[in-house]
Amino acid sequence: MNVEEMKKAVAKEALKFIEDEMVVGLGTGSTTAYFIKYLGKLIMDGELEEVYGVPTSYQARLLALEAGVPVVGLDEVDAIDIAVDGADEVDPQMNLIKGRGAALTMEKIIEYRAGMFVVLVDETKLVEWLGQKMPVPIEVVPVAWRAIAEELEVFNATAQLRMAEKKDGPVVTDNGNFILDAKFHRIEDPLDLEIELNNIPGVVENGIFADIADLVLVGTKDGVKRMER
Ligand SMILES: O=C[C@H](O)[C@H](O)[C@H](O)COP(=O)(O)O
Repeated sequence: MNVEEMKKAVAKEALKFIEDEMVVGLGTGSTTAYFIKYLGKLIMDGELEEVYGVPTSYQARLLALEAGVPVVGLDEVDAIDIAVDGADEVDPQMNLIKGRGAALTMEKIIEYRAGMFVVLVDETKLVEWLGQKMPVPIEVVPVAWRAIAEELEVFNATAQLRMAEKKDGPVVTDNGNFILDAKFHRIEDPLDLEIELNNIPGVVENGIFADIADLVLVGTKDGVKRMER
């Protein structure tokens, strides 16, 4: 199995948790894109009824509309039964780094509220400690980016303003903010760092998702494996 096949395998496995009349948080990224596509097919074929998706980004919204998943906003639902999303790193305690796609704020808002949060990754995302491979994306109010980047030096982190690829200048998030990618040496206490980063004025949200995942489906060469609490 190559990485793309692993992503498809975990996306299919996640469908087993979706039942009629569920409100489903729809994550962002290439792995969740498969899940949204497969979910739409089940809905269109009539195998799932009265299922609604709450998108975590414009990307998820567009994919859901294209696939035939009825979309509703967070402020239109009483509760989210389950959320399904990818991740950039997963440590052995199921703490995550997310936000490569700059959607971390809406992802955290929705996944924090979900009755169950299912994470979909291929085995390349597994790390011994958070920060091993990836920086922590931090969404910041635009005018504060430089002050926050300097303040992150206190945490021994080096932060870079994320630049856009098909637009001049910085990446602007779905919420109109900038992203700092902060490289930490080694994150010893993810929950503590998550809280501390959010205490910096001007930080909207950060990409550490500590203690929030209920189940991680890992695509491996030998099939889908599960990490759970
Ligand atoms: O902002 C983006 C998200 O946190 C994604 O869920 C994460 O980057 C994983 O994306 P992918 O499944 O494409 O690796």
